[in-house]
Amino acid sequence: MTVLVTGGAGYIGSHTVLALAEAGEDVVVIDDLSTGFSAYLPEGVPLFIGDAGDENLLEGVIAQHNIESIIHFAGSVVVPDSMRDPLGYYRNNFTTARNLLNVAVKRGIGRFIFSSTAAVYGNPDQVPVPEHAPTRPLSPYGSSKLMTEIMLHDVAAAYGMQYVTLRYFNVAGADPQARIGLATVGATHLLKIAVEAATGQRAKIDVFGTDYPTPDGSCIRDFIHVTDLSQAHRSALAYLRNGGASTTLNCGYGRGYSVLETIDAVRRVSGRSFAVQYAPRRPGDIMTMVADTSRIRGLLDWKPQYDDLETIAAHALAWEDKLFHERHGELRHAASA
Ligand SMILES: NC(=O)c1ccc[n+]([C@@H]2O[C@H](COP(=O)([O-])OP(=O)(O)OC[C@H]3O[C@@H](n4cnc5c(N)ncnc54)[C@H](O)[C@@H]3O)[C@@H](O)[C@H]2O)c1
Ligand SMILES: O=c1ccn([C@@H]2O[C@H](COP(=O)(O)OP(=O)(O)O[C@H]3O[C@H](CO)[C@@H](O)[C@H](O)[C@H]3O)[C@@H](O)[C@H]2O)c(=O)[nH]1
Repeated sequence: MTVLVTGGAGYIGSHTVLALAEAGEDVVVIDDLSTGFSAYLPEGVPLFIGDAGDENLLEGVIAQHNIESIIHFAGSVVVPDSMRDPLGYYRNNFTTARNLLNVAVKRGIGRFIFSSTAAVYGNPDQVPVPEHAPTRPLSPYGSSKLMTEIMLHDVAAAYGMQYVTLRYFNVAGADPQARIGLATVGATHLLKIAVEAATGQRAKIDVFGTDYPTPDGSCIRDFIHVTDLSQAHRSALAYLRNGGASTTLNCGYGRGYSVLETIDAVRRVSGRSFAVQYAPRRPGDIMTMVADTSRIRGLLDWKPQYDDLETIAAHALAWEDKLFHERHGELRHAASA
């Protein structure tokens, strides 16, 4: 009984693969390494380098391994990029999932966990936002995820598949032991940029929009620690194995912090100061996004351990320090070779 993880060499995927492997699960990964890193997979986890929408590759992997469930992380993830390249986002998020589901149905794989996003809601009428809120994505990224959610629902109804769609809110932090973390070069996530500033890799951080009708004028987000999120995937898998009905679940803590509060948390835990510059609003940004978490807490056996902004910031910082020294060392090494 093996779990196929697509995008398992990426940020959230690698933390989930680690959680699964530590729990004694058999895991295989398909990843094209477009933004992932093979070095972040635990020893002994087979990696097939290729496209998660390549049906021949999928057939080959399934023929070699006894796959019972699929966790589908592979995709393109940057909201502003999706505004510039919508067709690329519809291909890599929607078409890839369509091909993967096609093979899953043909091979009778009956359990599927899908990485969706709070971006499907757009600007919510109600905060915290429940799963039944209207879906009005503001970006092709959000639309491509919503289209995939709808397809998964239809496929499950037609072929008897069980699924859990997880709508992640803002994923942040790193493995508490700093074994893995977010390593994408040019990442756009707020906490990543703040810890890059705190480690001296950036001269400043821009705050995109300080004129929103929020208490301090900046946007508000619900940050979830990546290790807690990885455990939510294990819990979702257990739920499906126990015969749980297909469902869609918000993944957050249900508490919002403003962009300015988040930057302050990084300043506090790092004890380092860095320049903060007020900048215009970023197109496509949602103002306030906080999860109603009652459904996930009610349905899954999931107990978050790192529900604290300073802990998230501290883990992100410890990982960034390690990554910076590794990369810096590599550069020095290359220069002297
Ligand atoms: N990071 C967040 O805050 C966040 C929030 C909501 C949803 N998500 C979703 O979670 C999933 C994982 O995101 P992440 O933050 O870990 O990003 P990531 O870029 O680190 O991970 C994506 C992984 O998928 C791989 N990949 C991309 N396209 C592929 C393809 N066609 N075939 C095979 N591999 C492919 C990449 O190489 C990478 O390893 C994505 O589906 C993303 O949309 C992320
Ligand atoms: O240098 C920066 C970077 C970000 N922000 C702001 O910080 C907030 C959060 O931005 P970011 O970290 O880029 O995340 P989101 O745009 O909220 O999107 C994330 O969260 C979504 C779910 O809510 C996921 O779907 C996306 O993949 C993921 O990137 C927004 O108001 C940004 O304008 C800044 O002010 N300065």
